[in-house]
Amino acid sequence: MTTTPPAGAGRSAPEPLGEPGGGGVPSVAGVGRSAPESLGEPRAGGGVSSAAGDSRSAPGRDRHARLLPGPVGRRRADVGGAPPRVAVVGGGIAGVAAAVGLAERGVRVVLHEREDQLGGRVRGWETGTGETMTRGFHAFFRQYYNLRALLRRVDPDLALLRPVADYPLVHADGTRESFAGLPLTPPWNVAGFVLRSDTFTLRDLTRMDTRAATALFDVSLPRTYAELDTSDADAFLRAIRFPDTARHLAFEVFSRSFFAHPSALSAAELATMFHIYFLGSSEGLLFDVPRDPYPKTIWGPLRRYLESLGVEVRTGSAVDRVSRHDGIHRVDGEEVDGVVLATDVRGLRAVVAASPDLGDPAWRARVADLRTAPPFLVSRLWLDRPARRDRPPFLGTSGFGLLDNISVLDHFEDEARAYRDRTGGSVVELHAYALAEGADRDEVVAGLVAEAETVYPELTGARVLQAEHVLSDDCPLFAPGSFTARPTVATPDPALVLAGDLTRVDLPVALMERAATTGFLAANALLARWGVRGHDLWTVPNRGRSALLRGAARRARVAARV
Ligand SMILES: Cc1cc2nc3c(=O)[nH]c(=O)nc-3n(C[C@H](O)[C@H](O)[C@H](O)COP(=O)(O)OP(=O)(O)OC[C@H]3O[C@@H](n4cnc5c(N)ncnc54)[C@H](O)[C@@H]3O)c2cc1C
Repeated sequence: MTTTPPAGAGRSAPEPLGEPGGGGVPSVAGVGRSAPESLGEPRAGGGVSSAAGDSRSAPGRDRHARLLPGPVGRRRADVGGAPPRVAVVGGGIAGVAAAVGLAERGVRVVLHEREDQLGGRVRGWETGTGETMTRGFHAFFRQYYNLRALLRRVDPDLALLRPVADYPLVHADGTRESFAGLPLTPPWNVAGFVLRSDTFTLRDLTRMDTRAATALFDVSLPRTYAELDTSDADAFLRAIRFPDTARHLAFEVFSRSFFAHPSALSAAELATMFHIYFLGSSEGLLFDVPRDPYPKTIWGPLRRYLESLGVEVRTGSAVDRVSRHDGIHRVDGEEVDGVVLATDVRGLRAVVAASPDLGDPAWRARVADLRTAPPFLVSRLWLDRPARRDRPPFLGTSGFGLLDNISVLDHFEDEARAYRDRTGGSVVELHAYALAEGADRDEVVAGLVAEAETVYPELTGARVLQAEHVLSDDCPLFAPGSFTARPTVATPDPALVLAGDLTRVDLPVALMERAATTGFLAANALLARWGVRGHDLWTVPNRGRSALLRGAARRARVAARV
């Protein structure tokens, strides 16, 4: 691929694109338990119950999905007196979920977002040529029950999402894996994978330390963190003699999706991820993607929804500090009854450091200790040449110096497809995670492009008509040993709650789903305080699915202690 000055690629009306061919209740501190009440949440097959809610049927295809009832209380906060006022700081998934959860119960909310757009790490913006740049490809898994419930507020049938037909992984040495066509339900999905896999054979299985490996089949939070958090993902996989080829392919792809090398990632986080996406859920490993850029499909509609609920959405509004005197909180000089801090790691550390009246010393130290993962680069390239039509929407890569994945946007996004139809080109996005501190952007881009050309040779020599890059380091690091100290939704101050994917929550949720779940949990915590009913949530089961394997894991734990 060769770069030429940006071309003004005007936008034409998008045409519809066919589906691509190609255990017990958790201890979530500060969150009240309750009797049943249901919100208009997700249901299998695109159904949705009313916002008032009369159904608690499973949110997806997994009958074992776990309901977490919201706190009980009166229906709304704004009957019989002035409603409480809440400042939500941060307008990513977590902050928007919190604002929605509060405003739907009549709370008066001001949502402060530092950037000009909502969405945080899933936001996007117009580039000046008619094309949209976003923070990068995101996979919307079917077990993201609470995120999907948020999206259903503006799109009850989730028509904004389209399924990807496959999600292949390829290693630089040529080995490949694919997740298409596997049974959906554990353990058959694992059996199907092993029987078909080139990188994980039945012989490999017999060589593994199956006793230690049973930990993967009996994930339950927070116990799994207590057992595995001190180990790193790489060491854990070596200890259980996980086959090298599979470790280098599948696990490296997954752990780098947390923006860290496996040696810098907690083994507990890896085991939890394995549970959420594979062993603990029967929603399958395939995912959906938005049909059009995030501002159009997600953030525009959600902003309008928030405003229809009376939320004051202030974008371009960074909050520097939160003051607290005589029990009264002020944000931006305005008195509020509750505060949700739903920022990223740096935002939270900065706000707390500048707000000496918040929390207590131990909590402030836990916030100060939060770390970000190494930098990553997202490069989106508008090319003058198409990618082969059989290229998957998303390909995970491993064993390359830089390249972690390639997506071909015109194979799933309407806006990119319109670009392709207009120009005969393609829109390709390359990601590189866990970069060295201070990595030079242009050097990384050049390296990424060269690697991408070896994977998709038809792009060699293509001219880059427009390029947009995001080099950032705003993802939380889930380092070994960091779980216990991670701040929770509840804080020492009952009027102050946290949300976001940086937050400790003793539930099997990760990344975007952790953001959405903690956002609703933060709203629930404040609603419970005011005696107002909260929102039901769902997660994948918080235990291994097979009684046999759970028993084996328990015996292995006992033996390890002896
Ligand atoms: C390249 C990339 C790919 C990813 N792919 C996936 C994927 O495939 N699947 C998946 O599940 N997850 C994925 N993720 C992770 C996902 O994006 C995050 O888990 C999720 O978006 C976090 O949401 P959040 O609301 O917790 O935080 P954020 O999105 O970071 O939102 C925090 C917001 O707070 C704002 N803020 C900070 N400080 C202040 C302040 N002082 N005042 C006001 N506002 C402030 C920020 O501007 C930001 O908008 C990916 C992330 C990246 C970067």
